[in-house]
Amino acid sequence: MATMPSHGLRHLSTGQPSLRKFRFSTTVASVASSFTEDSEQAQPNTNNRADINNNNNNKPSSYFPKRGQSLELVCESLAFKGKGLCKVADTGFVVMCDRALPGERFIGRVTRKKGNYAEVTKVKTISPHWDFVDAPCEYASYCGGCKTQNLSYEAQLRAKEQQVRDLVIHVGKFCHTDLESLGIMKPIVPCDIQFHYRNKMEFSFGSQQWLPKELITEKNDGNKNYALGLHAPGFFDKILNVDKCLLQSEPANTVLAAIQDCWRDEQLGLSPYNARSHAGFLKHLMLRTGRNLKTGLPELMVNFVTSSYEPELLKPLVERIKVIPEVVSIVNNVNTSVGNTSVGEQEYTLHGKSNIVEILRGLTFQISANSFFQTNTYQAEVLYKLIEECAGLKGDGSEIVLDLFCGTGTIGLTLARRVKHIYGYEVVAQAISDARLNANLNGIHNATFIQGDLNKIDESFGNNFPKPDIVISDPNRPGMHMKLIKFLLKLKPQRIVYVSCNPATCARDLDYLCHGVMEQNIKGCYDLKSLQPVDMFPHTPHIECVCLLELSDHSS
Ligand SMILES: C[S@@+](CC[C@H](N)C(=O)[O-])C[C@H]1O[C@@H](n2cnc3c(N)ncnc32)[C@H](O)[C@@H]1O
Repeated sequence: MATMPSHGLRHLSTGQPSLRKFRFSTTVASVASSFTEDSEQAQPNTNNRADINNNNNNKPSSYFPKRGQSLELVCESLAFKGKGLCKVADTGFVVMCDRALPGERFIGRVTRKKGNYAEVTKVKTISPHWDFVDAPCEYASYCGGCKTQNLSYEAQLRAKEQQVRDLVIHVGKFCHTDLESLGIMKPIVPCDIQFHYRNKMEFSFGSQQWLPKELITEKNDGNKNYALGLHAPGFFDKILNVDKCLLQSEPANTVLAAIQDCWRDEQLGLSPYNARSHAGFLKHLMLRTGRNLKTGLPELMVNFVTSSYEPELLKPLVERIKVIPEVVSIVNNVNTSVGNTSVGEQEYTLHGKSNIVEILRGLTFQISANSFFQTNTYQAEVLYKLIEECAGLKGDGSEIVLDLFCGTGTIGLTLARRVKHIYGYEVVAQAISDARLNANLNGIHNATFIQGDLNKIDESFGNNFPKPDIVISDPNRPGMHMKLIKFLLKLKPQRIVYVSCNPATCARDLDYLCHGVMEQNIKGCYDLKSLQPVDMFPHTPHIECVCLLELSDHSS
């Protein structure tokens, strides 16, 4: 499976309150609203003013470019998934282009029509973007992971902050003046470490190597049926072969290079898994970096995901990498399904330990091959500190905290020593076991972790825990289900700390909690006190936000 988490509004799934369709005044908002509609819109217009081949006049309101049409465009800003947002000259019509960066003038070809905007691919740059820097990674211009490596880091931060601001104004319906004058909107927190920050990378083995057209003759090493690397953007079966990734730790790159150096040797009889025919042995290589508790130095877990259990076949690879000093754990997840997931039905330890550990906010967390852990440990410290500040705990051990979407319990556990009790809810059973294990590991006895689907809560939800003083909610990309929004509006905890990895669904949920849900005659009862974007993943489009909501004075 591809390694980089892909964020975006595409993940607004059914059952979630969808982004409502407003007539937004800005382009960001108009595109945000249309991510819920996948239908193609309006008949393509053949007479397009911006068409570089056909410059006839056209009414802006009925304008829609044709598929295959070429347009001369200037990228205005970065929007969802780091796509460049452009407007077609004279019409205001919005097009989105992957890898177009602010200020760049280019020729784009229309590939897809989506709702009220179109997607284009870049054919040729006419003049480059502002804030250009050389990308240190050789794959940066075509790997799906780092899309903005050649935009200066300051410009990346500006673009992310602006995206959050636009969404909270146009989707969340908060007033721009209030956000600024009341100091609600905080400047984005940069990540001090901009490379080698990921503690987990998942590479895929594949039988089809992918290269961008322009590099096929230059780079092809004749081994195009054997690839180990990242999924080519948009392909489930084609792999961009990579020898190193600048987002993972140095020892992880040493392991990747050692495996790349030997796994193709025909004598070893190793075959990459073919995602189409479902034949082949090696599926994924997952590298996780933790820490040695005594020395503080990095320790590595190497996880081979294979389609069957054949330890003899893996032995030469194990022998090769177990001598790398940082490698303390080599495991094999056996996944016999035709799907592309890396979680095995069976896990075997081939060398050393079956897990590694990491320290976060002074606590020790045990990480196994498939357990969830924040992927940027350094910035998770920063994020969790902000969460703790927002929670505003009295520290006298009197408060109850409800930790929704708790994963392996990390947020709740880092707060546990200052509160009366933590109640954590999470859908993944394994994560709940890990959370309980982590509580024991750290001698924490005032935390209860419960497995449950927060999209399926009923009237009885809330009977199993006392009324919380503070709720932490850290949902995944689709945000909170309407059932959970209604529950919180009825429960009325004094304070909600909303942690989000998708600013669009975050803006929507803030709107519901603060302004209510008009269509359902539900009143909001919270004030947004602060909205803090945090950059957890430099060079990628992902944005984290920590929001503080307090019960309004007029809420009763
Ligand atoms: C962004 S992660 C947050 C994890 C944790 N708070 C942390 O900081 O490590 C979101 C978590 O929500 C869980 N989740 C997703 N959908 C859920 C649902 N419907 N009900 C309960 N938990 C869910 C995921 O399994 C994941 O662990």
